[in-house]
Amino acid sequence: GINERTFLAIKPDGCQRRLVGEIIRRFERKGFHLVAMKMMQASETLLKEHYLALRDKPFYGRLVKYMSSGPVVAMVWQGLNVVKTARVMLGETNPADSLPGTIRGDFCVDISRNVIHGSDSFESAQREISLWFQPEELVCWQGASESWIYE
Ligand SMILES: Nc1ncnc2c1ncn2[C@@H]1O[C@H](COP(=O)(O)OP(=O)(O)OP(=O)(O)O)[C@@H](O)[C@H]1O
Repeated sequence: GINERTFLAIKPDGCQRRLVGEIIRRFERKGFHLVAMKMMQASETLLKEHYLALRDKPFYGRLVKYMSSGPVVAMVWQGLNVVKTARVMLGETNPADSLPGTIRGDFCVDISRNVIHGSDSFESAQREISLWFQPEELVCWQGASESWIYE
């Protein structure tokens, strides 16, 4: 939709490698609106809930441990078709399948150190935003003045 929102999180490897500015820059230049952001140490409780759908995977325990091993930058971005477009900008889950020009295609090689998370559907985005943020942490971006993006 026109003003849909997605949840992105720069993972501990992305933060450690100083990729935060580069990643924000890509989404800003694309034309999306940053409506919430915080650097935080995510708890295992939060991460287990976040990755609930993967709880039967053999890498689940390692994934949760890794994601809680250092700070992450949690963000909400808003704009036209942002859920799908952000996934395209991220690349594939496995960096080896990610084209150059995507974040994972440009900045990583290892599936368990793939720099960034992005919601995979509108429903996941809504679930993840409410899991990671309080409603009052999101600013209200007024989509009515869409024209300034392209000036
Ligand atoms: N085979 C694997 N081995 C190790 N880690 C994996 C593997 N598959 C997935 N992961 C990790 O689990 C995360 C979530 O996996 P999922 O299948 O939901 O992929 P995704 O939706 O592309 O990733 P994300 O949710 O981080 O955007 C991946 O980003 C990756 O870090």
